[in-house]
Amino acid sequence: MADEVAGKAQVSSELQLASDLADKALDNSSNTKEAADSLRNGAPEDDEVEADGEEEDEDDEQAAEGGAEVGADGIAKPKKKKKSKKKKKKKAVGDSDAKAASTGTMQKPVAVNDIPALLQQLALSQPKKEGKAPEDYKFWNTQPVPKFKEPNLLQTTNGSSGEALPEGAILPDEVCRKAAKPEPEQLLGGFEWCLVDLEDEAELQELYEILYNHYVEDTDGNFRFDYSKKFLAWALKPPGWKKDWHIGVRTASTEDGKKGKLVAFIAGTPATLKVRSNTIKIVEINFLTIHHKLRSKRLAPVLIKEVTRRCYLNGIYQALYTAGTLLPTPVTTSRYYHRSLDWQHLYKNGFSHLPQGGSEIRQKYKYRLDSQTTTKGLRPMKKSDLPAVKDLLARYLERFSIRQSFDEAELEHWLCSDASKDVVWAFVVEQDGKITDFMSYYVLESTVLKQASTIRAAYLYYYASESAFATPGQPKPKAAVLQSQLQTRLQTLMHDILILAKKDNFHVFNALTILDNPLFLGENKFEPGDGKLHFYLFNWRTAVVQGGVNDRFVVDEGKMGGVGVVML
Ligand SMILES: CCCCCCCCCCCCCC(=O)SCCNC(=O)CCNC(=O)[C@H](O)C(C)(C)COP(=O)(O)OP(=O)(O)OC[C@H]1O[C@@H](n2cnc3c(N)ncnc32)[C@H](O)[C@@H]1OP(=O)(O)O
Repeated sequence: MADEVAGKAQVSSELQLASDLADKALDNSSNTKEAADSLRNGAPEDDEVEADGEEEDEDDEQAAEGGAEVGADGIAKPKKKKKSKKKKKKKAVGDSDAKAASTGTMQKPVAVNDIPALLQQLALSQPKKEGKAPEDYKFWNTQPVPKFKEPNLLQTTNGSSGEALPEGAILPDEVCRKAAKPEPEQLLGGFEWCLVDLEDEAELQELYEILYNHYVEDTDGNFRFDYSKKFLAWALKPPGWKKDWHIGVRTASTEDGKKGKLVAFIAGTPATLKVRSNTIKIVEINFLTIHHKLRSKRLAPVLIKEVTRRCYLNGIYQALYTAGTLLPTPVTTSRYYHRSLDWQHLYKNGFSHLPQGGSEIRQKYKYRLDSQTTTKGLRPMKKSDLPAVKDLLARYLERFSIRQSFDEAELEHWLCSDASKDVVWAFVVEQDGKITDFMSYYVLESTVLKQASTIRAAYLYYYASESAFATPGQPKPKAAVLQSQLQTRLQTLMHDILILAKKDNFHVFNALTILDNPLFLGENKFEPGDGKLHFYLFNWRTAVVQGGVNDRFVVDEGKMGGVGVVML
């Protein structure tokens, strides 16, 4: 099938090159002090900035005097001569930094008899160049991440290469420790660092608002993630969480001591990651966001360096993060698939399309679901299931090259705590007193930007099944037999989870091509979406892993076994 995104990525990468040139000029003319003043004074359009960023221009055009500027590495440098304002307009295009565009639409379907459209999609399905030229990653080229096309990255898990760089840390711990300065990164004039106190309702609300107004959008600017306050408190406060890693940037406080406006954010949460045979204490980085008016001013590198500094100071030298944007260098890439639960709602809101020659009735019929689940022993998970679920999940995830390791307290937090209530739905299958299967999903709404509407999406979270394993005491079946047994089981379980989500008024059920998802996506009528998700490791080199898709970016059962970690 075609990959619409690949085509768009190509266009935006060309525009990106043009806008990068404009950026260079802009960097010289940015008046951050005025931007800060404008933001602090609550410019009226502040929370109504259009997805295309157009409203940024007027404000930015007023930029004139003073303020520092930052280089590609985010280091503040003395201000240079200002340049023409006109160039700025170019940047808004192709600025979409969508994490995964999982907020995005389903790929437009094409009728079989529509030959030109089919040919067009076929052309789009050929891999296209994404991102920009390697040398243009001015910041990332200074960071301890693998370069594009390093010998080790060309290997598959089974591949061998005499030149392969060794698996492991890129920078030794000692080097990181010494690199961590005691004082924070230098910020642009008119702004200051803050910690966002998620225990404080007002600050949680501020975080909610900046994300609601400025976080990830799909490539067309039609949808934006709407992470609820409850979700944020859950996602950002797992056991061992650190306030020190909830980093914000505010406009400078006023003379009367009033707090400035929150204009940027980045968060880290602690986790234990297993990469092949290594177990690493890491930080998961998420929720990087910058107010639309402060985009393209090299603030992201400053935020990233600041969170890195704070992690190094805490003895954490590796990180895991995901993004829709291509950076050096993904350890894998996966794709979003969507299963309509309320097709009519998705269609009305521009998320789903009517296939050529199709009818609304036929579409609704296609996605109808039974009202009752069929799996015997399926019930909501209870706290008392935790030891069994922990054991099952740990064995299940061991089958993947990159997987998260949970202790019981972490699993309780993520699956059945006060924090997870109304955010996560977790179920088990109990047969003869034994937990044989477990599955879960979380809620994440998206704002429909042009229609004042919302899409209530369920995202597949962790799951596990005894069907992946041989029956104890019996001869071990061949791998293909085990996979087929697992496939049958997962198809039924996922059919049931769709029924449960539908009953809970979700409009769509989303899943990536990670875990064992390729085994059931097609059978359960998931359709490919526009969004892709790149997985990255910071300061850790390992050979690329499978992302569940083939060279044409289509879900593929032969490409599983790579990713066993779900990022929020
Ligand atoms: C050991 C501890 C380590 C901890 C750190 C681990 C690393 C964590 C890394 C962060 C993981 C975050 C995970 C998530 O949360 S992914 C979600 C990202 N957020 C959004 O998409 C929300 C909407 N977009 C925005 O708010 C802005 O566009 C962002 C903030 C994304 C960029 O702001 P802006 O558009 O104003 O750009 P700039 O002028 O300041 O800076 C330009 C530089 O930034 C590089 N860039 C662009 N997008 C991303 C991105 N998503 N990850 C990493 N880098 C990114 C870009 O290639 C360029 O560098 P280079 O090309 O010149 O080299």
